[in-house]
Amino acid sequence: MAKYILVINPGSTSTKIALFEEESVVFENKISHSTEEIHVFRDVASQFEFRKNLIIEAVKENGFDLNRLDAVCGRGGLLKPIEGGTYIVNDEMIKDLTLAERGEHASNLGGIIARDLADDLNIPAYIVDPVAVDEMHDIARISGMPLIERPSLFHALNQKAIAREVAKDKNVKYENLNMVMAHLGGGISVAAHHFGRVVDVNNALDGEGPMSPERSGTVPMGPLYKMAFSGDYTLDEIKKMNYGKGGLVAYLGTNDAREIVERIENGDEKAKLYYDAMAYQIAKEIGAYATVLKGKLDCIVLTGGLAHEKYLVSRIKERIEFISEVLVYPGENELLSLAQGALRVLKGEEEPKTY
Ligand SMILES: Nc1ncnc2c1ncn2[C@@H]1O[C@H](COP(=O)(O)OP(=O)(O)OP(=O)(O)O)[C@@H](O)[C@H]1O
Ligand SMILES: CCCC(=O)O
Repeated sequence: MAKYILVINPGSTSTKIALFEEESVVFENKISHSTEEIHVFRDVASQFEFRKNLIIEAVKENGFDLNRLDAVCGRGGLLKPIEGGTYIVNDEMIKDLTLAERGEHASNLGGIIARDLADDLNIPAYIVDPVAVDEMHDIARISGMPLIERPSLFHALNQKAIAREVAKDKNVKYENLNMVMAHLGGGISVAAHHFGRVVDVNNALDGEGPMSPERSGTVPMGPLYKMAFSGDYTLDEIKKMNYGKGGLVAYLGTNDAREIVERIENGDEKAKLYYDAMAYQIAKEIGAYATVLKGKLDCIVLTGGLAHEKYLVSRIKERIEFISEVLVYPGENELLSLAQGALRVLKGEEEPKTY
């Protein structure tokens, strides 16, 4: 019997949902939330009822009876550090997602809403490869400041899904591959995948790694802490310079790569300098992560929305092709990745993990 799975991916400005019959989309909806709608809530967890009701409405509008579902699967959030895989949403997980002690992130709602809908239907709720997936080796955790440990926070859902796809295309097991993968989206994570585990990755959420369309990435620390204590900026203003209004947005006023490339084609030297700088930083980070694998790589993989953009890909490639074969898997399909994670468990191909 075909399995039906409702998947939920809450983002900062939208909630994406899809209904899958096995791996085929029955319907897909992007429910947008205006800033005014979101700003009335004091934190992410208190948006639960609001987003859940919109999801139920959307499912009904598509004429689907929720009672036909086999599982609900949400994008997992800022949980305690856990290894990759599909997890049953249990009480402990709900507690951590609600208290958000590791931080506020829209994806915290994925597990909370999935569990609530699934409980009413008496079916399982799962999350798959949350941003908190942590498979780092110990040496990578050392930052240089004893009070600060490097965490593992990255685009685990897409990185793991693409890693499995690369393995399938190469006809080998993910557990037998060594690769560096760069997820190039609004945020950027560059990771070393070593025999099925992400043993090191830049902290994509918190100012580490290359700049991205919306994030600053690593900046020199001296000027940063002088700025922080100058009294000229609030904490929130500085956070935004790092996350949301950093990177290309800060330099060029847009996070849209297509618009920037058009400007470059029209001779805009400033656009070229900052866009080339982003490519340079990405390539440099990939080079650094190749050393994590001692240069013994099966391939380098570029993925995420920016991997569609040919000028950027060629600027990155020219600096890294000497290291290994470069494969490009443009875009991301987080909704399908969630459905596949739930399906692997429903079909008994993988044991669900317990948080
Ligand atoms: N088809 C495309 N061609 C060129 N550029 C693209 C394409 N699709 C997306 N981009 C660019 O990729 C960047 C990231 O967009 P995307 O929508 O993938 O990010 P996101 O999903 O919001 O972020 P994240 O992947 O960090 O969650 C933007 O600069 C966007 O303009
Ligand atoms: C760190 C991965 C998720 C995000 O960029 O928000």
